Amino acid sequence: METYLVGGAVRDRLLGLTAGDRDYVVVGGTPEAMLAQGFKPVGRDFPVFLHPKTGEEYALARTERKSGRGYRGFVVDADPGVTLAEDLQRRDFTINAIAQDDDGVLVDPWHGARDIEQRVLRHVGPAFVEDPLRVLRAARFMARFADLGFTVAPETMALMREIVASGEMAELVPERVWQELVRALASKTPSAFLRTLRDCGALAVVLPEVDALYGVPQRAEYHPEVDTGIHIELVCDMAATLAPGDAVVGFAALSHDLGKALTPEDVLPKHLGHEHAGLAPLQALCDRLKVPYQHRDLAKIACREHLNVHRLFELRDRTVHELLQRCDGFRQPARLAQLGLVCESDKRGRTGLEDAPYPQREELMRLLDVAQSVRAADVAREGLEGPAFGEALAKARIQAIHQARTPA
Ligand SMILES: Nc1ccn([C@@H]2O[C@H](COP(=O)(O)OP(=O)(O)OP(=O)(O)O)[C@@H](O)[C@H]2O)c(=O)n1
Repeated sequence: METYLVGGAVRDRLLGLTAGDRDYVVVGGTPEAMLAQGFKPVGRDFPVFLHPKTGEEYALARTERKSGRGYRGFVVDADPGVTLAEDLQRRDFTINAIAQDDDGVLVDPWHGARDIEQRVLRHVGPAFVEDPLRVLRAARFMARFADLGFTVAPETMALMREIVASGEMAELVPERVWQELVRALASKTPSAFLRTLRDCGALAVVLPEVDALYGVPQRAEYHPEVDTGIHIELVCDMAATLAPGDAVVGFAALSHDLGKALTPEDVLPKHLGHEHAGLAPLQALCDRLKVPYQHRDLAKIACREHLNVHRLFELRDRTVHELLQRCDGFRQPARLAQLGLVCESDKRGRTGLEDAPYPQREELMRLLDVAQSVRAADVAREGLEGPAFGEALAKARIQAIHQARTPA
């Protein structure tokens, strides 16, 4: 019985990165032998076993059959007659189709190690097209490995375009699309995800609201060559820098300007009203991809309020208080902090402004702190109740905000 480490863990090792989940393939084993060693069987249909101590997955000598729309895109069959090479052949990319035995020796029939060295994302074989999710996976790997200089092999890009043209992308279940999007937004370079999807035409299918931003001009003083789509790429990358791994911030960064496609610069100067116009496409996107509440909520607030945060120093005291209330800052200060990160990413994610200071973020949290220090108990002592109490509390908080504000 031989055990091989396979898939992403081998790839990450060869890239010198910390490997995530480890998956193994056991060649020449039997279910009985696995059970005798204490492995726990999982799944009714597949011969997959969990290591008794580490909980890692061990798939018995197997083959992979057509993916259909299975959860992970492919399934395994017990088939002792199938070689490890055949297993690897069904995988998506050469860099993911490498196995490594206990002695560190690679089984690499598709030259994945060479592609890792040359930083090329290349599909393994024609089976690539069996799962349209692989288009999104390609884009996600490009986002994750962008700083290593990966490119998509031209022949792989051609297949990705074929998949998009076949219309199959539209049939992907929303949860799978969201899963890839969220992982891309939590990666170091989300812009590479968007660019790769745009290159093969998939962005218009999975994120048409974002695709619509490309070609929409920005205000000339931002940067004449940066349209709104590219601006969003820059904002997402900045968000990934300021809030690494936080896909809630990432999703709000991605979607805060959707309204700009509906309020073009040449029709309405400065995209007037885009913060409200963006709410409808945002809702459509969230409903379609079944975006979780947490991501949806911050995105909605960021869309509606980002201009107010940018203008924080010019707002009236009462408006600042209302802003804190509308963002539910009093109950959820952590979310207000995330809003500050999205707004800072928006401001700094414009070419040439990467180092621009953004004092609004700190001021926002400071004013929340000040307003929160006005204790309801102090106001209650005055014997007020109901709306009168609410008004008195708001007044006391606005007063506190007034005294604490940094002059514009
Ligand atoms: N649609 C898919 C999904 C997965 N795989 C294969 O299954 C392995 C494990 O998949 P997964 O855990 O989703 O991805 P990883 O490659 O491990 O990447 P990550 O480190 O991001 O989890 C991949 O390496 C790949 O060989 C595939 O060929 N096609």
